[in-house]
Amino acid sequence: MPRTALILVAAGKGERAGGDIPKQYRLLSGKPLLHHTLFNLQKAYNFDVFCVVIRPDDKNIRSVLADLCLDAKIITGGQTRTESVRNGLRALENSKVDHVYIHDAARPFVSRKLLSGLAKALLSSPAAAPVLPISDALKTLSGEAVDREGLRRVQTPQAFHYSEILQAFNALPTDESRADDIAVAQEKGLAITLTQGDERNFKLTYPADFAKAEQMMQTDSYIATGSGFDVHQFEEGNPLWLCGVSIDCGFTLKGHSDADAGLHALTDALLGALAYGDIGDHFPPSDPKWKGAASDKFLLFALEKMAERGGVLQHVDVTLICEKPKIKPHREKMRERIAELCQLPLTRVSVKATTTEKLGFAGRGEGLAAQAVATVKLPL
Ligand SMILES: Nc1ccn([C@@H]2O[C@H](COP(=O)(O)OP(=O)(O)OP(=O)(O)O)[C@@H](O)[C@H]2O)c(=O)n1
Ligand SMILES: C[C@](O)(CO)[C@H](O)COP(=O)(O)O
Repeated sequence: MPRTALILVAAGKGERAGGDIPKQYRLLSGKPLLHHTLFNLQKAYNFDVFCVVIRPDDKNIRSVLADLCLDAKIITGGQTRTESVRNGLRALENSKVDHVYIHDAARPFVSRKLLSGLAKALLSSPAAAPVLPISDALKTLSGEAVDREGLRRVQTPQAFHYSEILQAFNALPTDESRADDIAVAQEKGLAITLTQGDERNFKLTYPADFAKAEQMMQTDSYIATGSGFDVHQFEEGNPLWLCGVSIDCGFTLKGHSDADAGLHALTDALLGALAYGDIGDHFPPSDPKWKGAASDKFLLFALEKMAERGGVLQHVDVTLICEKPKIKPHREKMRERIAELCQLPLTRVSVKATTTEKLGFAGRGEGLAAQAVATVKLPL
């Protein structure tokens, strides 16, 4: 198997797209455009090395990579796309790479099919690029008809045998740029294989492209609602942990971990939305490893699984059912802690409390119950 690298160029200004920030960081479906592109690339192909080429003032790349649990080389780009690609290619010189795929951060809808077409082409060709036919009539600005039969629109990723494309970029005068990477390859005499492009793999260039991409993401995703429920008995001790907050009330909750019923219910709600079992499957009470464990670990595990599936948490709602302790004095702190753990704005985190009118185990003050609902947007 050839050792394969991906260079993602994300060092542009995004001027044609408008807005206050470079387009690669504009939010689509709650995540930066760059996140979606990297997520889809990870899903579509098993690259050995990732290299992301960024602007010198980029402060956000590390959090995007952390969110995706992706280890990538981070390289600074140049004034033109060509210069950015060259910097990426040179950064791979010691990575023992056979093949390299060069992709625009601005094309989030890259697919497995498109990438496997390129991989197949590289078996017999040093360079390959996906193309599409033109369906509109073509005219020059003076109105003369242009024959569209021999013309194609070229997309990225464009894929190459690494040493050959590196030589081609090294041979190009440093102050010159080209529209794409196959143009550089052609100048060096490399044969190009054209593969099947994909209409969905369009480049977000103008403001209206963001509305179109948002709509495509809506139809490519579904909303999952998960619910969770947990009960713990009171016992002697102090403090009591609830929704990630320590309450100094002179009694505590009995359990194998810290017995935080609020976070347990929330963890189960998230796992429910992912249809990924329950907290007991992943953290069995029989395992001494979890004795006294802080329950934020369990919640962070479920959040990580959600991120791996490309999920985006929309909202959580926790209800605590107890006569004691009084929840109201701690409620805002609980919301803040959950918001922090889930990286949600406070307006998307609800914590409520109720009694059971002295009925049942909660009414008798023997313990408390918690239930939670989590709403998650997931790719189809
Ligand atoms: N100096 C540059 C210019 C562009 N790009 C990247 O090349 C891709 C395709 O370029 P384009 O759509 O033209 O992006 P921008 O240059 O950012 O857009 P604009 O020309 O509107 O400013 C983008 O992912 C962009 O970030 C880059 O890495 N370095
Ligand atoms: C590389 C490219 O996406 C291939 O279609 C395109 O040439 C980039 O052009 P831009 O003017 O930098 O957007």
